[in-house]
Order: sequence, then structure tokens, then C-alpha cells
Amino acid sequence: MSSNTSPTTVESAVSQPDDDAEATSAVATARRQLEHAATHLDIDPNIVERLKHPAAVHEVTVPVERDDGSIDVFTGYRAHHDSVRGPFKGGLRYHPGVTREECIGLSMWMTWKCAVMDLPFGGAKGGIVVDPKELSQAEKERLTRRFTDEIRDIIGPNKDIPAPDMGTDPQTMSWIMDAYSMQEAETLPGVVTGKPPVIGGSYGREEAPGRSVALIAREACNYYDYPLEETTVAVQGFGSVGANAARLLDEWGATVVAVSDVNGAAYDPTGLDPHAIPSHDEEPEAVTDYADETIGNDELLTLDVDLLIPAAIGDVITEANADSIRADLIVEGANGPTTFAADTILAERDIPVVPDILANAGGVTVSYFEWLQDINRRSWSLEEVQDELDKEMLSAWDDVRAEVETRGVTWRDAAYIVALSRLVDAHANRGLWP
Ligand SMILES: NC(=O)C1=CN([C@@H]2O[C@H](COP(=O)(O)OP(=O)(O)OC[C@H]3O[C@@H](n4cnc5c(N)ncnc54)[C@H](OP(=O)(O)O)[C@@H]3O)[C@@H](O)[C@H]2O)C=CC1
Ligand SMILES: O=C(O)CCC(=O)C(=O)O
Repeated sequence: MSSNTSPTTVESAVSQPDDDAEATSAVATARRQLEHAATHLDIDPNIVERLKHPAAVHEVTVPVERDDGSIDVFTGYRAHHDSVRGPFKGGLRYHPGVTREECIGLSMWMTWKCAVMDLPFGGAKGGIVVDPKELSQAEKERLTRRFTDEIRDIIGPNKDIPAPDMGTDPQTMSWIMDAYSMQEAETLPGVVTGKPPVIGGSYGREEAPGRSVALIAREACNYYDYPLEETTVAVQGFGSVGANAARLLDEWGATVVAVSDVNGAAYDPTGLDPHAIPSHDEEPEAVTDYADETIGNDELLTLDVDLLIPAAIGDVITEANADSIRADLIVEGANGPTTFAADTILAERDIPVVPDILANAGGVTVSYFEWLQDINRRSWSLEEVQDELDKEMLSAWDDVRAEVETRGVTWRDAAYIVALSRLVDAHANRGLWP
């Protein structure tokens, strides 16, 4: 391990939960959600306390030569939350807002997400504090290869398997696979998921989180008696998650009235064609260029629609706007778009929120399929991937719905109950507490 990859201590990595009503860091939200859900289960409080902390947080320095010959130094993180059910698993984010605390919160959500889906993985998340839009392709490659070098001791097909998240894509995953394989002197596609199929990636991985959001939204609409053909939808974020969800819901008959990127939203109350608007991958920051009418991202969140899908960044539905939300139903595409205080307000207002750890779990589920394909050296067809994904999502939906119905809890609490029960069982069997 190079000198700057040593794990920081848990104490230095995590500040204590904020007592403010509106603590909006990812880790504060994740901890509050955990504490709240745990009240519905007979769990030893020491276990809950342990689960509020990551196993380790790795911080690395990533020097990169710019195209003009100068050197810039970036900071990267990889947070490992819990691995009782299998290797650490989770995405890698390139964004200027990445922080240690954000990575910890996101790694906690990965632990619950994998457990809700009953996947044999634990939770991790990482990122680099960088605006990828300000780097050339060659600079991004050098950044990714150097980051991989810095974290090579803590990743691996049986240790920790990164994947795409905001600001990273199949090309980024290819570089990680290549850099890691060169270090290990053998081709190891299973070190990372979300690669292009030609080097061991899975068909359908790119679309998977958006597909799962659309599938769960369809189930939620059925559950609350909203026929898709009569359902209006607003989607914040038009990337891997948002664009794929919007396009599928449109294909299934829903009316998508607004989609947005970082610059604002395209809006048409009679319905947009999400296929005619380029996604982030196709052309970043282009959504508003393809619109007759535009509105702001804040306005999108409070549109009078049936279904709202926040699918960009975290903490967008807060105490400040939760009372103004006019959607009848929220399905979370992004990780952590709703703060704890907003959740409470929405529950009081009887607006169901189907949580991230269920709705966008298609990404990690197809990552699991990809990992299986890499280990077995056998590729699945797109049809096989989609059929298996649909089956897994519907099964997870049924597990969570059963908890909603039997316990009368929110969708978020129900998803946590499913996840926590599996985790606590796994820990009890392995005898790893505290
Ligand atoms: N990719 C994956 O496998 C998974 C991702 N997620 C989560 O989904 C969310 C989106 O990720 P993903 O789709 O991969 O990301 P992408 O990078 O593919 O796309 C992000 C989209 O969000 C837009 N955006 C960025 N900042 C803002 C902002 N402040 N307000 C409104 N829109 C904004 C971007 O606009 P622009 O084009 O202008 O940059 C882009 O359209 C994240 O929370 C991520 O953690 C969850 C599960 C899996
Ligand atoms: O595919 C994966 O391993 C993780 C995807 C991810 O980061 C997420 O679901 O938030």
C-alpha cells in the first residue's frame, strides 16, 4: 500500500450526527434513516451504532499531469462501509462536490441497497474531487489510472469492485480494469463493473439503474391506481439514470412533461419526447437547447405532476421545499435526494416516497450479473440480463411492499427493514459483532 492509501481512523473519518432538524450531509441523512428504521425492529442498539460507521475510509492524493505539462493534485476517497454479505461494492463519482462524508453516506446506502436486492455484496463508494468537464480525455485517463494505482491494494474482484456513478462512465471503468490488470500482470475484468461489453462488461448495465427506476415507478403507479397512460412525470437529471427512466416510462405510455440537466429543464405540459433530447452521455448540458419552454430545476421539483423522479444530485427535496411538492408520488432515482426532515414532511402529507435503495438498485444488480459473467467467462444476452433484472426488481418490490402492508411503515422504512434484517442475520451467523 502506498503511503497515502492508509485508512484514516473511523473517528477522524466521521463526525457525529448533526442535531439540526435539517442536517443535509449524506452521512447525516443515512444515519437518521438508519436510526428511524431500526425503531421498527428488535435490533441491539450496539449493532445500530456500529452500522452508523464505515469500516474504513481511504483517502489518496492523485497528482495528474495536465496537457500543458503542469501538475494538478486531486483528492480521492474510497469508503468501505460493511462487507459481511460479500465484497465491498459501489460506484465511483467524479464531481467537485465529492467529500469524505458524502462517500461514507453513499457507502452506507450501498450496503442497504445490496441487502434489499439480496446480492452477495457489501457497501462502498468513492470519488475524486474534480470537475470532469474541465479535463481533456487524456487528462481523465491519467487521473483514473493514477487513482487506480493509489487504491490498488484495497480493490479487487473479491475485495471491492468499483462501478460508474455521476461523472464516470464505461470508458472510466475500462481504464480502471486495464490499470489494475497491468499491476496484477493478468487480465482481471471482475475488478470493476460497468465496462463496455467488448472487455467483459454486461449488456444492459448502462441502462439498468434507469430501467429499475422505471420498473419500480410502474409498480408504484399500479399500486396507487395511476394507470401509466394517464400519469404525468417530471424527471430531474438526464444522465444514465434519469434519461433511461424517462425514455422507458414514455415508451410504456406515461407523459413525461419535464426533464432537466444542470442548466434547467425542458417543459411541455402536453408531453415531451425524451428520445429527442440528448442524454448527458450523448451531449452534456444540452437539455435546454432542445426545449421550446424552459423552467428552473427548483420549479421542476414543485410541478403539479403525478410522479416526480429526482435523478441527479442529493439533498434536492428539503425542509425548505417539501411543503411545496405537488407530485402525488416520488420515486428516487438519485442517491439521497430527500433529506430526513423532508421525508417527515412528505410522510405527514401522505406523499409516498419510494426510496433510492430500492428504485435505482438495477445498476448494482446488473453489476452483479456482470461480475458473475466475468467470473464464469460467459456473456449473457441483453434479453437474459433484462429478464433477470426485471425478476429481481419485482421480487425486491414484493419484499418491500409486504413490509409496508404488514407494518404500516413508509416505503423507506420498509426497504431498510428488509435490508437490516438480512444484515443482522448475516452478522449473527458470522459472529462478527461488534
Ligand atoms: N450510474 C449509476 O449506475 C447509478 C447512479 N445513481 C445515482 O443517480 C444519480 C445520477 O447519476 P447518473 O445518472 O449516473 O449521472 P450522470 O453523470 O450520467 O448524469 C447526471 C445528470 O444530472 C444532471 N445534473 C448534474 N448536476 C445537477 C444539478 N445540480 N441539478 C440538476 N441536474 C443536475 C447532469 O446534467 P449535465 O448533463 O448538464 O451535466 C446530468 O444530466 C446520482 O445520484 C447517482 O449516485 C444511482 C444508481 C446507479
Ligand atoms: O453498480 C454498482 O456497483 C454500484 C452503482 C452505484 O454506485 C449505486 O447504485 O449507487
